[in-house]
Amino acid sequence: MKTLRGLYAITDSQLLDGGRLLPYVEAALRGGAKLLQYRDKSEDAARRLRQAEALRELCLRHGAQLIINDDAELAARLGVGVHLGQSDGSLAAARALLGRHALLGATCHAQLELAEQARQEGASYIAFGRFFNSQTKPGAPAATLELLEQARARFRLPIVAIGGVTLDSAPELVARGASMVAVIHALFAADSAAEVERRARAFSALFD
Ligand SMILES: Cc1ncc(COP(=O)(O)OP(=O)(O)O)c(N)n1
Ligand SMILES: Cc1nc(C(=O)O)sc1CCOP(=O)(O)O
Ligand SMILES: [Mg+2]
Repeated sequence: MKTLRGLYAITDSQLLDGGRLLPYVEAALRGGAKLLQYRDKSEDAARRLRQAEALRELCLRHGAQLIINDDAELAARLGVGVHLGQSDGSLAAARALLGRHALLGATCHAQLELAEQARQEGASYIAFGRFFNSQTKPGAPAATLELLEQARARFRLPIVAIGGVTLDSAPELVARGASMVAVIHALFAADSAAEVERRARAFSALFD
């Protein structure tokens, strides 16, 4: 299995509308993103399947891994990973459905106990956040840099830091133990694919 370390890009259906999804994601992958999460809260199952298939192809071409947000069944259908939050269903059931090699991510907010439970249920990585003000998800519970250090000391699993991460704030997260930074706005709220690629390269360089 590939090491989980580096930039974790997450899509957003509002930021990436109007035909920008594929070119912007490809730019992030060219810039070195290692994981890509397809996060689309719409009920349009046909569109979700079509877009996720296209993203799987892009990830394959660029040596990245695709994760589906919330939907273990879609992940199983595509043979990719899944990220589950606290109200998105059982991690253990997703592990049973997807098999032992699939990537399985878990939202742990700011609670080490949730991370311990996720570890026991077979998570591949544990995600903490939000660390900073997030334009994408302003209401998410807040996590601290101290919590990140405690998690690093306690768990051997890769740790993902999420929530308002920018090129300015990411170095501190990496210094305190984040294996990956998960980013939406500071990566994809850009005027061009070239700018997304530049930002992705800068995030990726933090892990060299
Ligand atoms: C890497 C990563 N970490 C946390 C989340 C948040 O998941 P969740 O709490 O289920 O919230 P939604 O993303 O579903 O709104 C995530 N998606 N990815
Ligand atoms: C999807 C999500 N989950 C979070 C959590 O804290 O669990 S914060 C968040 C949004 C991340 O987007 P941005 O990089 O634009 O802040
Ligand atoms: Mg969720």
